[in-house]
Amino acid sequence: MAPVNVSKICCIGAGYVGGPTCAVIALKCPHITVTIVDLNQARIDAWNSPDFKLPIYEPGLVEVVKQARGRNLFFSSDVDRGIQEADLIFVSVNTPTKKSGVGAGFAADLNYVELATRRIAAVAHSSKIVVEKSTVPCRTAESMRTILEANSRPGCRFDILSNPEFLAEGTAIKDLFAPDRVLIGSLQTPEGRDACAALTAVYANWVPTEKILTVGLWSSELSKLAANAMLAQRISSINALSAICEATGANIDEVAHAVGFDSRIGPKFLRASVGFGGSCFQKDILNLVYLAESLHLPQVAAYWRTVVDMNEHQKSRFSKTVVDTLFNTITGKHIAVLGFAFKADTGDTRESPAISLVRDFLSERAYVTIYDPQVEESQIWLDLAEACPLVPLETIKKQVTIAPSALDACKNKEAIVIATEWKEFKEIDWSSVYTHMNKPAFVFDGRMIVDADALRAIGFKVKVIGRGERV
Ligand SMILES: NC(=O)c1ccc[n+]([C@@H]2O[C@H](COP(=O)([O-])OP(=O)(O)OC[C@H]3O[C@@H](n4cnc5c(N)ncnc54)[C@H](O)[C@@H]3O)[C@@H](O)[C@H]2O)c1
Ligand SMILES: O=c1ccn([C@@H]2O[C@H](COP(=O)(O)OP(=O)(O)O[C@H]3O[C@H](CO)[C@@H](O)[C@H](O)[C@H]3O)[C@@H](O)[C@H]2O)c(=O)[nH]1
Repeated sequence: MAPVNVSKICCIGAGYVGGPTCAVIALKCPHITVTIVDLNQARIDAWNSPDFKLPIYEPGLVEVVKQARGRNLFFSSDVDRGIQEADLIFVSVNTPTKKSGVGAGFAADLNYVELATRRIAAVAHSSKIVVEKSTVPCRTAESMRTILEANSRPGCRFDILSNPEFLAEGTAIKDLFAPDRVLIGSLQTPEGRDACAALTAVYANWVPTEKILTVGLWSSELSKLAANAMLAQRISSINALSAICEATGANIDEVAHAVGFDSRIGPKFLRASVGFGGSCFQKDILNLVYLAESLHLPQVAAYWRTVVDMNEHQKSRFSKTVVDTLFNTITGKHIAVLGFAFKADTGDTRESPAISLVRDFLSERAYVTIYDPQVEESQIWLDLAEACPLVPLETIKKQVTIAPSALDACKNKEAIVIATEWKEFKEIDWSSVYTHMNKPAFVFDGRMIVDADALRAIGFKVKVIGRGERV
C-alpha cells in the first residue's frame, strides 16, 4: 500500500491545541482542507465569529485564522461529517486528571479520547489515519486501535499514529511555525510506516525533515510525558534553590545564570517563580507517577512525585512570606494581585499559581483585588469558587474585587503581589502607584520582573522570589 496523499484533515477538539495546531496546518498547506470540530457549540461559534473574537488568546493566532478561515480552514460542530470526509483525523481532546474512581487525582481521564475514538469507529465509511494528538499514558494507542478494529465496517482500516504536541501557550504560533521537533510514533509495520510517511509529508510543507522524528508508538507517547516531567523538574529544582537563596542571601538569578552557562545544563527554563502552572505539567507528571505505580515501580513514582510536591511547597512558601512580612497577619488588609493567568501572553488560568495565592489570602481573611489583562472576570469567579468549595461565592465576592487596570488594583492597598509576568507590570508608573498606596507599601515579586532597587528608591519595601535581601 502506498502512503496516503492527505487532502482532508479533521481535528476533533477545538481547544488550545487543536485550534492553533490545525489552523497553522491549514495556513501552511493550502492544498489540504482542514476542518476543526468540537461538541462545544459556543467554542465553534467563537472560532467562526465575524470579528475574530476567538475562544483563546494567543499572540499571532488571529492573523493565522484570518488568512486561512473560509479558504481551507473550517470550524464546525458537525463532528460526524468532519470524520467522514477526512483521510486523516487528529484526536485533540482534553485528557484531564481523573477526579474520581480508580487512579483519582493521578491518572488521566481518557473518557474524552475513548468517546472520540468510538465516534470515529461508528461513523467512518472509509479508511482513516487516526492521530493521537492529546497527551495520553503510554499504550493508549493500543486501546484506540482495539476499539477501532472491533467496530470498523468492512473495507475500513484504521492506522494509528502518535503525534504529541509540544507547543507552549503564549508562544503557540511561534512554536508551531518553527518547532524544535515534530514527533511521530507509529507501529513498525509497513502500514504503520506508510501512515507515518503520510503525516510526515503534511509537516514537511514547512518543517525541515531533519526535525521530524519518527519513532515507535510507545516511545512517542512516553516522550511527551518525559519532556514535560523534565521541564517541570528544572523549575522545581530552581525553585528549591530559590528557597536556599532567600535564606542565605544568594541571588537565584545569578545562580541560574552561572549554572545555565554550563553547556550541558543550558540556560532555558531556569527562571525561579511562584510555582509552575498550566494545564499540562502537573497533570502529566501525575499521569507518569500513576503509570510508574501501575508498573510496580514505586521508587520511580515517588521520584517524579517530588517535582509536584516541591511546586506545592513553593506556592505555599510564597503565601507564607507575604503573611510573615506583613507583620504576621493579613487579616483585614488589602492586597492587589497582579496577574491571574498561569503565565504571560495567555488568558488561560488552569492550575495558575495565582489561584492558590488568592485562596491562601482569603483564608487569612484579607481583601484581594485582582487584575489581569486577558483573563475574563467570569473565569476568575469560576476558579475561586472551585478553589474554595466550602465558601459560598457571595462570601468570596465580599472579599475579592476585580480591577480594570493595574493602577486601579493597587490603589489604597498595603501590598502588591505579582503573580504573572505580564510585560505591562514592568512598565507600570511605580511612583504613581506608590503615592496611592497605604504605607508602608510592599511589593512581592513572584516572577522576578521588577527593578527592586528602583522600587526601593521610591520607598517601597520589596521582596523578590529567590533573593535574600531584607525588605
Ligand atoms: N494546552 C496546551 O498547551 C497543550 C499543549 C500540548 C498538549 N496538550 C494536550 O492536548 C490535549 C488537549 O488540550 P487542550 O488544552 O487543547 O484542551 P481543551 O480543553 O482546550 O480542548 C479540548 C476540546 O475537545 C473538545 N472535545 C472533548 N471531547 C470531544 C468529542 N468527543 N468530540 C468533539 N470534541 C470534543 C472539548 O469540547 C474541548 O473544546 C490534552 O491532552 C493536553 O494535555 C495541551
Ligand atoms: O523557567 C521557567 C519556565 C516556566 N515557568 C512556569 O512554568 C509553567 C509552564 O510554562 P510553559 O512550559 O512555558 O507553558 P505551557 O503552555 O504549560 O507549556 C508546557 O506544557 C505544554 C503542554 O504539554 C507543552 O506542550 C510545552 O512544551 C511545555 O512547555 C508556567 O506557569 C510558567 O510560568 C517557570 O516558572 N519558570
